[in-house]
Amino acid sequence: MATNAGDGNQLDWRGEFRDAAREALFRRTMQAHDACQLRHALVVATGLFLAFSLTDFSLLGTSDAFMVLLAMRATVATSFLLLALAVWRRPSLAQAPLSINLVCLLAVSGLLLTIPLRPDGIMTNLASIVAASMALYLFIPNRLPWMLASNGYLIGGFLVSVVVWSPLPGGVLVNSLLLLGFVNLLCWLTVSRIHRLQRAQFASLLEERSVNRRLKEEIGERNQLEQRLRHMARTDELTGITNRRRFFELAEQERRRAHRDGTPLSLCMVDVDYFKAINDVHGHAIGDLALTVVAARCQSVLRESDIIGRYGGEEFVIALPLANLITAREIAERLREAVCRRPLEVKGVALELTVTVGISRVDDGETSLDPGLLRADRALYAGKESGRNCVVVTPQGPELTLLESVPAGVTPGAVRATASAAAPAALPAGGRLPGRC
Ligand SMILES: Nc1nc2c(ncn2[C@@H]2O[C@H](COP(=O)(O)OP(=O)(O)OP(=O)(O)O)[C@@H](O)[C@H]2O)c(=O)[nH]1
Repeated sequence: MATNAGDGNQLDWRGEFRDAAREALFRRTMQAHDACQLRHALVVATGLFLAFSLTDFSLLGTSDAFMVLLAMRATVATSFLLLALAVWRRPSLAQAPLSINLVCLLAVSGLLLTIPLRPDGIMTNLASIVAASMALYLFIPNRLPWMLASNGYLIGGFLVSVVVWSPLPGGVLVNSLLLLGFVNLLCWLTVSRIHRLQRAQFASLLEERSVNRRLKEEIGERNQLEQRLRHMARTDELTGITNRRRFFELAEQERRRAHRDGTPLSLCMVDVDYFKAINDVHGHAIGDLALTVVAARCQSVLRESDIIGRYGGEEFVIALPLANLITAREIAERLREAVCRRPLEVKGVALELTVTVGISRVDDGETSLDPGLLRADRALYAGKESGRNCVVVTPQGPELTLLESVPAGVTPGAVRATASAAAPAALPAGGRLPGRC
């Protein structure tokens, strides 16, 4: 007879898992519980066994029979206590059939010994056998076949003792056997039911754990995916820097902060020079590599608080919080130099990389980045017009005078100041001064 106590958790006639590994896991899980139950049962049984020596004495006095029974009770009680102690030290003994069943055998034999030695009536004997039978089923954590064996020995021993030492009328004997049979059947069914319920509970616990584990894994995977998606939504796939959308989010925050605190915020538009030629001559893959290198070199000269993003194509945009035009121009010049300082060596070709940078400052009264970007873009255009590989500033307000007073020689030949953002054509008539690396 096999029953199913849940998904794939087949039980055998003993109420144990058919799957040996699962049964072993169940027993390991139950070990502490079984050890505790066995210790308590042994201590209670010790007390009871010893307490009955009082009735032995009242029935037998200090006769030889009393002494034999006293020795038997002392032996059984000692074996109980020794086993309880051993289980306390080593809980795994609570599931070792040998130690438990040896002690049960001793206790049952002791109990059977009372039948010939005490002049009890059949009812007293029967009551003690029934109580012992129930205890063997319900209080000793044992496996079902061992429970059946112990009880078989108990009933058989009772039958032999009664027949040999205190013959009973046939009806009473049959009645006693029927009662014992009924008690055994009832206890067997009860134990079987308990075993099945415990295992069904254990199976659902395992199921719950595995569902929880799967759920945790799924949550972990989803979190990773979410992080990846968030990263992808913010990052330019090719260069690894912030993409245009994220740049605008971050730069807009900086614009609001600058407006609130009355601090400067400058913008740079950076464009790779003659990039189409790189693509055309060396192919798109090398063009992509060149963009990645330019982005990395630009980033290498910026502070952590600066924001660089890919504006599109071969154009980058930078927001420089707390930088006025003079500082922005210095940073841009460092950036320009960092890009062109050494050629990009690829497939035996040395690729000269240069950028042109247009700079503007966000005005206090401006409520978006667009006007500033437009001015930076115009400055960039002016730089392209004047020969590329240079930094062009769109001076505004009080910095106009200051910038004009700083000679171009500060950053030799590379830095320009346009007279007006709206009129890049109005560059100083001196013409372009090529940037140097
Ligand atoms: N390899 C590569 N090329 C790109 C990418 N995005 C845009 N481009 C190319 O970049 C080139 C830009 O060319 P132009 O706008 O003419 O600019 P330029 O050649 O750099 O000339 P100037 O800016 O005037 O110096 C075009 O050929 C685009 O196809 C990209 O992600 N990878």
